[in-house]
Amino acid sequence: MTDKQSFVPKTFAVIGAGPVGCIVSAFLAKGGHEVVLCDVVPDLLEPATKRGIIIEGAENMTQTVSHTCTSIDALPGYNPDVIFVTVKANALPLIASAIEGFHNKGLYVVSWQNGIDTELVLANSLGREAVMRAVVNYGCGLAGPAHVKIPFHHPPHYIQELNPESAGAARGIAQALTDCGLTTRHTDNIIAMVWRKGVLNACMNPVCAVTGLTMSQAMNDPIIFNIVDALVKECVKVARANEILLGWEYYPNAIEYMRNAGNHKPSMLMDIENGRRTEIDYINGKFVEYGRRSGIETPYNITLQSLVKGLESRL
Ligand SMILES: NC(=O)C1=CN([C@@H]2O[C@H](COP(=O)(O)OP(=O)(O)OC[C@H]3O[C@@H](n4cnc5c(N)ncnc54)[C@H](OP(=O)(O)O)[C@@H]3O)[C@@H](O)[C@H]2O)C=CC1
Ligand SMILES: CC(C)(CO)C(=O)C(=O)O
Repeated sequence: MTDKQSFVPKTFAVIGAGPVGCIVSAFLAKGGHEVVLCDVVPDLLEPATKRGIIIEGAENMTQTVSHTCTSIDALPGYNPDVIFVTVKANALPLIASAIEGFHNKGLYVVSWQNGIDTELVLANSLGREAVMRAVVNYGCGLAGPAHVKIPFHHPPHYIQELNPESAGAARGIAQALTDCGLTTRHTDNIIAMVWRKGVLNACMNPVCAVTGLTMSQAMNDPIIFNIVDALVKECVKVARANEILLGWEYYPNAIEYMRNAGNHKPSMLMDIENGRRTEIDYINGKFVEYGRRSGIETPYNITLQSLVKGLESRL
């Protein structure tokens, strides 16, 4: 491996031109990096190299990227130093095996996603040395192709390598993102951070997906709030039983975060509205799985997972 303490990535690939991928792409390109944005839906990509990606809300910019492509198989042609994976977690096994087709030593792959254990799916195919896990702290949605609304942005974002050998590379990626305005910190505690975000997703995403409510509507409805509250408590129990340290102040902070998210539609609600499968198995499904392993009952998570699966069965 090269000297990873001085890893300075220059060329980035971003897989997924949804709102999350568009934001990373636009920031990296604004910072002067070569960026290739990849999505299976050509219409989503069209404006990215011409008009530019528009971001509006907590951040505001219009920024073109260097290239786009509609297949992961085309990515080696751009020789990326780092690939950001910004697709829904349920697409990961396919993505991992597509990257495996051309992956070589020194190419890093970042799971810039929600969900518990997403990094392990990538590492199963690519090896732990290549994979980084991130926690993303913004909320966003597409207003149109390459047109993103970002109602809230709470930097920093966090990143950590899976193999300590790659710590320098993870620091280099964090620095590149920070220099572009997407402030990202290297951490030694990513699993706890993933779970902290995972609890918020387990509460908001399925509840809003099932009810059609935005985050603030759900939090302000006393009946729905009771379900959210029970979910937070159940998820915290599962985390504790699995020795994941969420922190002393976790419960009030989580409630405050959800209350302050405004009229954001969580990504799972957008999936249901757009007739797409969701990442429920990597969110509530993981609390059910880890609950079973540690003898904690998870009736709220099981119910929400089943209801979302019921909605998916109509697709
Ligand atoms: N939206 C939000 O506010 C936030 C989302 N996140 C997380 O970030 C991740 C991405 O979210 P988001 O941007 O909303 O996701 P989207 O589903 O909106 O965007 C992902 C895009 O990737 C495409 N895609 C799927 N498979 C492939 C493939 N094999 N090759 C190329 N493109 C592919 C999808 O196409 P298709 O739809 O046809 O499958 C879709 O256009 C998720 O894990 C989400 O939970 C994190 C923080 C906030
Ligand atoms: C709801 C939110 C913004 C954070 O909980 C999110 O991560 C999502 O929409 O998937």
